[in-house]
Order: sequence, then C-alpha cells, then structure tokens
Amino acid sequence: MTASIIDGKAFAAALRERIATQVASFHEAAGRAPGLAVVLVGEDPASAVYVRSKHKATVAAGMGSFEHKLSADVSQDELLALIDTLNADDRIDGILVQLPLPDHIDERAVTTRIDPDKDVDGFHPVNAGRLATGLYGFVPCTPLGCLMLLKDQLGDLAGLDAVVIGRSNIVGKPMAALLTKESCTVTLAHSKTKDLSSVVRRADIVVAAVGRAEMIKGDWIKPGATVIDVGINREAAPVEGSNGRLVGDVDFAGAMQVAGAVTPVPGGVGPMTIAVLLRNTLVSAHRRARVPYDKDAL
Ligand SMILES: NC(=O)C1=CN([C@@H]2O[C@H](COP(=O)(O)OP(=O)(O)OC[C@H]3O[C@@H](n4cnc5c(N)ncnc54)[C@H](OP(=O)(O)O)[C@@H]3O)[C@@H](O)[C@H]2O)C=CC1
Ligand SMILES: Nc1nc(=O)c2c([nH]1)NC[C@@H]1CN(c3ccc(C(=O)N[C@@H](CCC(=O)O)C(=O)O)cc3)C=[N+]21
Repeated sequence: MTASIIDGKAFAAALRERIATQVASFHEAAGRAPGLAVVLVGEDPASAVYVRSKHKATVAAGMGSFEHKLSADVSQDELLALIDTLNADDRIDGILVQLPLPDHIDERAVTTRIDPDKDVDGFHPVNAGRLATGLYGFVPCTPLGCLMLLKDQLGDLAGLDAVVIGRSNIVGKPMAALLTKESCTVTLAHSKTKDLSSVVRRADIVVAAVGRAEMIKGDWIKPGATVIDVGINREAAPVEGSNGRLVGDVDFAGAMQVAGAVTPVPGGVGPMTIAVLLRNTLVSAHRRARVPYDKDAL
C-alpha cells in the first residue's frame, strides 16, 4: 500500500485565497488594512528567508507589512522599546518577533512584552493559558496548521489515538492541547520517552516535531495512520556554497509504505505556518476593530 501525500502547499494557498477575500471586506468596513509587524534581529540566513516569505504572503493577501530589521547587537531594552511602540500602534494587529534571538536577549522577556491580543504567534503565556483552559486566544500557527490538515484528512478526530513527539512550547505542547480539545487520546513523547517506536506504533495520528532528520522510521508507523511531519532539517550541502536537501523528522519513503497519509517536507506543514499567521492577523484585526468575520471560512 502506498500512502497519500497531504498537500499542505495547496491547502495553504486555498486558505490564503479565502483570507484575501476577507481582508478586502475588512478593509471596506474598517477603512484600513489588517497590519502585521515582523521583527528580525540579526542576519541568520534561515530566519531572513522565513521573514521574506512572510512579508510576500502578507502583502499578497492585501495586508500591511511592517518589517523591522535590527542589528544582532541591539540591546534587549531597545527591542522591548520597539515592542512597546508596536503594541501602541493602532495600524498593527499582529506582532511577530522571529526566533531564535541572539544569546544576550531573553526570549521569555520579549514574548511576554507583546500585547497578548496582538500575539499572533500565540507564544505569550496568557495565550498558552487560554489554550490550556479552553478560552478564546491565539493558537500557535504551526500546530493550528497541523490540526487543519488533520481535520481535512480525517474529519472528526474524536477517540483517535494521537502521539505528538516533541514538547516545545511552540509546537509540541500546543499541538497536544489542540488534539486533547478534539477528544483524541493524546500521548506527548519527548527525549526521555521509553521505547518510542512502540508508543508511535499505537497511534492513528503521529505528529513529529523533534528536529532530528528522518528519526521516525517507516516500520514504527501503524498501518493506515496519518503522519504530520513538522521537522525542518537542512542536510549538509553536497557542494560548498549550495543548499543541502530539506528533510523532515520522518523517514518519508519508509512511512509512505505503511501510513494512510503523510505530509511531505517541503510542501507540508511549513506553508501552513505562514497561512495561519495571516489568518491569526486577520482575526486580530476583526476583533480589535469590532468587525464580525466569517469564522467558518478560516
Ligand atoms: N514547519 C514549521 O513551520 C516549523 C517547523 N519547526 C521544526 O520542527 C522541529 C521541532 O521544533 P521545536 O519544537 O521548536 O524544537 P525544540 O528543539 O524546541 O524541541 C524538540 C523536542 O524534541 C524532543 N526530542 C529531542 N530528541 C528526541 C528524541 N531522540 N526522541 C524523542 N524526542 C526527542 C525534545 O525533548 P526534550 O523536551 O526532552 O528535550 C523536545 O521536546 C524542528 O525541526 C523545527 O525546525 C518548528 C517550528 C515551525
Ligand atoms: N516567532 C516565530 N514564529 C514562527 O512561526 C517561526 C519562528 N519564529 N522561527 C522559525 C520557525 C520556523 N518557521 C517556518 C515557517 C515556514 C516554513 C516554510 O514555509 N517551509 C517551506 C520550505 C522553506 C524552505 O525551502 O526553506 C516548506 O516546508 O515547504 C518553515 C518554517 C516559522 N517559525
């Protein structure tokens, strides 16, 4: 049996289309475009690529994009002062500070300085708490994008066994919270998990967010399971100066032999992250301007 490939790139493109339609009607109702501010500190090339694609997608959806590029040696106080300015700027509905930050800056101090109601990344502890207790709030983009793909693939998730591998605050933990909310039976695995392959073998849904190239093997997967690969791992370049191949946390070829459906890397979860960022920004704009929106289309 060969699994089907979940086309995150196409799903994300369709979502961005629906977002663009609602951006236009928001603009008409509110007299301004939704605005997203993205802050990049330093010149990490991978971060620069992500920030550029976020900017392009923001503008293509008809939203305002406010980019702030700070040098790698900016002080924490200067960065916090910029966040205060963005918090107070009425044109801005969403604020994203690209991670990772340089070592001399405390990420916790930065994410907690963002107004929780502009925190479209969903990284602020207030939003993590809202998600954990079932209140309305911003959900981190990557796990929400994964959930959209899962529901599109499987419909109702109630009663399914789900394993999330990785317990970071930005992917694994919120993913487990979302699946719990969908009434899955959730196992949250991590580096101390014993006999990970047997844990994975029980699961109808596997979400891999580890950051280790092709660690999850095909023969760990339960036949017919749905596999969501969040990992983005760049292999060493074959020739100096060129880019290495991008691979996920799942052995894709092996999983394709056993699973029911698998997300590819690239073209799976990555494009969803950016589309959901636009979605969260659009929702923020509607809430801040008190303009109703079509939740079902998002
Ligand atoms: N597609 C996208 O849009 C995005 C992709 N990513 C990618 O997803 C991956 C994970 O990112 P992130 O959550 O930030 O990563 P972190 O490094 O913050 O967390 C990794 C998690 O994996 C666990 N882990 C490490 N080694 C093992 C192991 N051998 N067995 C089981 N679990 C293990 C760690 O366990 P422990 O807690 O015990 O240390 C930890 O919980 C990365 O490849 C990243 O690039 C991230 C964000 C967005
Ligand atoms: N504050 C903050 N918010 C984030 O959401 C955030 C962050 N910091 N830091 C880095 C991670 C990573 N991340 C990705 C976004 C898009 C792709 C993506 O579009 N990937 C393409 C491939 C891109 C390529 O070729 O490199 C794909 O998978 O098809 C991947 C990863 C967001 N992150």
